[in-house]
Amino acid sequence: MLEVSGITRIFGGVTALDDVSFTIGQGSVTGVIGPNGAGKTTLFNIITGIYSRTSGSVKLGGKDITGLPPEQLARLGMVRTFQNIELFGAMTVLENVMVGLHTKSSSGLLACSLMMPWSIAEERRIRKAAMHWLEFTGITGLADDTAGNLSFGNGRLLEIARALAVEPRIILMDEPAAGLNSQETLGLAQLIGKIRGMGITVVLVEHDMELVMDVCDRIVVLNLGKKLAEGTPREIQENTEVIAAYLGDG
Ligand SMILES: Nc1ncnc2c1ncn2[C@@H]1O[C@H](COP(=O)(O)OP(=O)(O)OP(=O)(O)O)[C@@H](O)[C@H]1O
Repeated sequence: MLEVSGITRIFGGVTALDDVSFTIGQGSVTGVIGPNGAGKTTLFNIITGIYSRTSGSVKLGGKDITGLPPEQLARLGMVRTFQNIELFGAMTVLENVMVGLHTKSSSGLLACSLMMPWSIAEERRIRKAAMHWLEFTGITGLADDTAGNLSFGNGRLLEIARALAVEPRIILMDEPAAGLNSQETLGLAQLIGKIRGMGITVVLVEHDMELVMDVCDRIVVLNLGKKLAEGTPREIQENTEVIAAYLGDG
């Protein structure tokens, strides 16, 4: 469902990505791993329309999406989360999810905030949908808390809830376990399983190898901007080149 073909990105004199190609199957969980500076975040930024590529293409469900901006990608069913959590800190947890839903609603944010009669039912529907995603990610009890006061782990869950509210076909997560304690990481693994259970394709850049090996069906390994290997967790763990370049470090 996601086809990355020959992606190259040169920043000044630095080749961050060099002819990287792989395909991701519908409903699968894929990990993108590799040492610092391998090009993982650059790859995510190109797929999700934040950076342009020097050459190559990206297709989603057979449609060429190369270079489309994030809002358009969200409408096509692709969302992402960031390494540094990006939330509306002054809003409540519930409002953070509702904002994402308002962008899809027919009434729009202005009509809803003015409490126009036709928008009241819509507002109720959006509130209910947002509560569903808080429940799905296990943070219903925090609905009325200010997002800026959340712990790092709960902030991450909120970011995932907000992305899921768009009802994506594919979600890309950039280092979702970074900054989480081991209990929170276990919870994240379960949540990724639940997301996959809904038929949503998951792609994650991640350094936590236990999590990657646990949740991924397939792994793509990048090193110095090139694809070094691709395969099942077991194949990757046994690949001598991968061990030498990355896994061997500890
Ligand atoms: N905006 C930029 N301008 C110039 N060089 C960049 C830019 N973004 C990334 N690079 C370079 O591209 C290479 C790949 O970086 P990237 O952040 O994609 O690696 P990464 O695999 O995500 O690393 P990490 O695991 O540390 O997050 C690095 O050499 C980096 O310095």
